[in-house]
Amino acid sequence: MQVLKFGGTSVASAENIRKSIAIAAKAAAQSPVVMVVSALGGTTDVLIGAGRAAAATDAGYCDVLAQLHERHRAATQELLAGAAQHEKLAAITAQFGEIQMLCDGIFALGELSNRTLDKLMSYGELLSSRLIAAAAKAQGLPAGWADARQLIRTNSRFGSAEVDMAVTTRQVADMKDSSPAHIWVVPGFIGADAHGTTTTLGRGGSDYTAALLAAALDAEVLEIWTDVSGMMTADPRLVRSARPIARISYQEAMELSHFGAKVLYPPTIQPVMQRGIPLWIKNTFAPDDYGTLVEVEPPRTPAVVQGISSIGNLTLLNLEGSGMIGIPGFSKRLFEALARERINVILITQSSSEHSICVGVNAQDAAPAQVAVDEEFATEIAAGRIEPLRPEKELAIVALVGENMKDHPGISGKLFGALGQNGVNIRAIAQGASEKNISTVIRAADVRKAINVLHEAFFEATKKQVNLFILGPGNVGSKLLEQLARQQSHLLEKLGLQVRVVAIANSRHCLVDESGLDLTAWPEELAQAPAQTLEEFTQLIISRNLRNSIFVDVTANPAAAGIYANLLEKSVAIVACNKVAASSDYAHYAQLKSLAKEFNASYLFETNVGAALPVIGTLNDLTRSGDVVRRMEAVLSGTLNFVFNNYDGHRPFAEVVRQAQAEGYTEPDPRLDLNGSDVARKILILAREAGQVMEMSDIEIETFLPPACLEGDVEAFYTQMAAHEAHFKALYDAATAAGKRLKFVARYADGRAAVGLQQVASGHDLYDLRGKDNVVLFYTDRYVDQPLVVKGAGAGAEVTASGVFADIIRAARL
Ligand SMILES: NC(=O)C1=CN([C@@H]2O[C@H](COP(=O)(O)OP(=O)(O)OC[C@H]3O[C@@H](n4cnc5c(N)ncnc54)[C@H](O)[C@@H]3O)[C@@H](O)[C@H]2O)C=CC1
Ligand SMILES: N[C@@H](CC=O)C(=O)O
Repeated sequence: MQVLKFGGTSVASAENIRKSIAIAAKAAAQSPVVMVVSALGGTTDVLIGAGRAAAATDAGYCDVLAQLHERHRAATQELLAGAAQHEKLAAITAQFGEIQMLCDGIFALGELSNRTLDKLMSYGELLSSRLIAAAAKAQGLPAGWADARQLIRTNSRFGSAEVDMAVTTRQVADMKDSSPAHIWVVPGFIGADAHGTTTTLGRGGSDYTAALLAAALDAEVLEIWTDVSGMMTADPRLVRSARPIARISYQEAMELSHFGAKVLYPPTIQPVMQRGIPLWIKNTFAPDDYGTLVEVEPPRTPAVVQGISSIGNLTLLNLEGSGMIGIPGFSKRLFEALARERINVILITQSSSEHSICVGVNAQDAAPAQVAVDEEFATEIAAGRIEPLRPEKELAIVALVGENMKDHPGISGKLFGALGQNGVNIRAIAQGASEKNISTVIRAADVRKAINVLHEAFFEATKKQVNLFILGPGNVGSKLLEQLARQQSHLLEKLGLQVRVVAIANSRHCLVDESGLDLTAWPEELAQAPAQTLEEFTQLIISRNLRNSIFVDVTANPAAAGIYANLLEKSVAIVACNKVAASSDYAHYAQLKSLAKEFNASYLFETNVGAALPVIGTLNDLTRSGDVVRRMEAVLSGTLNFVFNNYDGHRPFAEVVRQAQAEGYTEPDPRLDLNGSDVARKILILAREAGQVMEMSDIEIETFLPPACLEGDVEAFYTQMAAHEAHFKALYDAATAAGKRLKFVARYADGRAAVGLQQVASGHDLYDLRGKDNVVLFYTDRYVDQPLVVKGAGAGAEVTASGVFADIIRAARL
């Protein structure tokens, strides 16, 4: 004997019903089949809606019922022909007549009791099961219909009746003996009490009906046919990469279904588990898929965690007070008070200090729970020994489930680490001693992110999704986007990183696509995209709340640097080639560093000094390993090095500067390069990274520009440089006459730093520096006579973009 249950989607239309019958017929070739069916998908909700409308004296229920009638007629006309069709249509019309009368009664009374609602809802399964039995017979199958109300005996708790298993088993045995059918079609969800009054088993109860019948018949197998290919590692609506679990134990299936894996109604497992009947979850629309086999002892696999589930709509109730410590009976009174109100406790935690007990309940139970508990402890509250109950709302449980978690260290560590790195705050934790389930209570708004992060951590060791928000696709930014587009498959294959650019914004427009922007079409799309302020962009990043989010600042904008703190506090990593933040006042720089630590988010700005050269990384390696930087000598301006390497007194100085700008070496405002302030902020950043508390005002800047060049705008700057050509020629000639080269040098020693133009003699480390190169000489306790040297291209959009790219990868792999 086999029991096959077909859910609402599996019988939602004539076509689906045919598929379900075909599956049952195939099974029946092996042994007799009990086919438990739900109502045609959506029918129960329609019936409830009609009943509630009638109770609210809204006559709209008549139209709703007429539409439902029509749906059943249409399915009948497709499934049956000739006399069978006429007979069934007449029967359906008669049943809709009964439903109409019932609703008219509800309308007249203006009241809908649970008992009447059960009666009303039962029509859904009665209609579908009779139709399916008739359709199976019409196909020549040896099918018969059996009334679940004569099989499933319950008490009279309408709405979620409890089953009398002994009577049910007897009734099922009688029916089995008396029925000649090889395929019985039975309505799910419904039963009857001792007076024969119709009851229901709770939403999802058709699964339960099937499990009860399987247990009563001691069936070989219970198959739950649904619209997904088994129980998944996570809710596929939340996690795209969720996959079916092939084999799982009853305990694990129970935990997962209890915690939200809606593919199985939780009470279903108990009856079959008691008899060791295998339970198979299969997909009606992909019957060849393996599905999930729930059994006593599935084969052991290396998977420690089998699935991740969640339940939302949770409120935590915290009972707290010094009066609880060491006094027995508080928990008992708390749970009794909740039980009196029939409030189901979903999760319990108690601190070992016994100072507080925390329970999780359904949000709708929170208000009555609060009243009940505050009443129970009224005396202690009045005496100040206990605080009034404190509800915390808008929470959810996310749970890891797996029998192998037992005795397997490191699972909780990995769970907390993964959530912590993504700024998901854990409000409470519960883990039973059985270690089959580790439950965390988090903000409901974090559920999607948390489940995805955990799915990646436990099921996708080979893939991590990273979400980028890029501000300022100018010279550097657009090169970065090109590089990202080119390297996407490399990142996935070699580093297991699925890098998605979720948003690109400039000062005018913002382009967003949570599933990842097309990195070839973005320039045209951005031009058409809506406007957005920086504040809105910040809110976008925060509100999307995506896992592994990185804000990439490729602007030179001070306001952009102003949003880092806000983002770090939400565990969004920052990668910046914008130097404003790291060279702003020390307090701000230090705050960002400490926020990054506190919220486990990277704040990376390697390109702030020497573009993609490993300058800050090298310095960090030196200091982290205990070395002390005593002195630094450096050429840190690609622009100035290029200018002094290319200026020879023949081509005007201003023209060479224009070329540096055209080649993408200068700042968006080239005056910052020429007046020395870009170099000053770089040496400031290096001094800070070396451990020095310094401000910009501590750096001596010796400018070589005539003051007139710094008055007015950028065009005036170029005009003035042209007008002062003789000044630049004189600088050049003096150096050449001395057999030296001009270098704009940054020096740091003993907590003091200065930048300025120098004539550098041949043989000096800074002398032979080509093109737009930078060089940094580190003199430390370990590098005393000969410095540690970092040298190479120090400006240019392509190399800078590659440095930003490298920082993105560092942040992603944290
Ligand atoms: N060019 C180079 O060699 C290097 C550049 N950098 C840094 O890279 C950054 C970018 O430089 P470039 O790409 O050359 O500049 P750019 O001027 O070409 O690009 C900057 C982009 O930022 C956008 N932007 C400005 N303010 C904005 C705001 N408030 N909101 C949104 N977008 C805004 C602009 O629309 C533009 O698209 C600068 O901070 C520079 O210091 C760092 C190392 C080397
Ligand atoms: N404008 C800068 C670019 C890198 O920071 C330079 O010229 O070095």
